[in-house]
Amino acid sequence: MAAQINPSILSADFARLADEAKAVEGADWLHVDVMDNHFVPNLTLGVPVVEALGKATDTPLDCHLMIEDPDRWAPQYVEAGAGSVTFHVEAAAAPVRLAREIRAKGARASMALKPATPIEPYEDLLPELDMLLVMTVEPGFGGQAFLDIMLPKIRRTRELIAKHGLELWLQVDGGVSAATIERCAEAGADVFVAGSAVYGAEDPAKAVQELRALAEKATGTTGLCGHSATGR
Ligand SMILES: O=C(CO)[C@@H](O)[C@H](O)COP(=O)(O)O
Ligand SMILES: [Fe+2]
Repeated sequence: MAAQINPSILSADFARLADEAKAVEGADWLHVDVMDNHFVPNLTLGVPVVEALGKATDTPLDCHLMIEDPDRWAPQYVEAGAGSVTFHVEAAAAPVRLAREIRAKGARASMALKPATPIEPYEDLLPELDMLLVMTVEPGFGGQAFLDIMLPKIRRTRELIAKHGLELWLQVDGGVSAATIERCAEAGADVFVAGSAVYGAEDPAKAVQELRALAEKATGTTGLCGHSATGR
């Protein structure tokens, strides 16, 4: 499928969120980092802001929950209008039940792995998911350096997705830029979160197009991974 670019609102001007969302309207999704100051040492925004953002843009919201107790809170982000909700497996008490609940409420269900969390123990969960997020920095802050030691995990995850014949999107998040996106795409990622590389650019919309072109060039063209861009 075509590479998807999801600008992270974390790197935007929080005093002008609606305008910042509109500034990237050619993007596939708007990535919204929810942090609770417990699961990660940073505090950002919650359900009311997600609800307001959803009204401010036509771009669907990709909510990345870096919070404790996602089993309790994630469904509220679906109700607030998120089209995709990602919970961290390290924080979830019952990931299968949670993924099913997110799907049942009408959003795409996604699970994230911190850099030290391997994919192998979760192979059997993959059919329950619409997207798997491999973090390429420690979660908590934008603007960190890309961890290229995560590339083998991206490759292994793509192999497992292919082994099970799944239509699962593979997202990377953290330090994704013009300097790193091609390596991620070659390793098998097809959804790319970019915060500072988009909002730090003079023209954020142009940065989205440039990142997408680089990712697609790296994989030759669209559809090489053998999966399609079917949404839910
Ligand atoms: O989830 C996170 C950080 O925890 C990310 O979504 C960052 O917001 C990405 O920012 P850049 O690394 O692209 O600047
Ligand atoms: Fe994120």
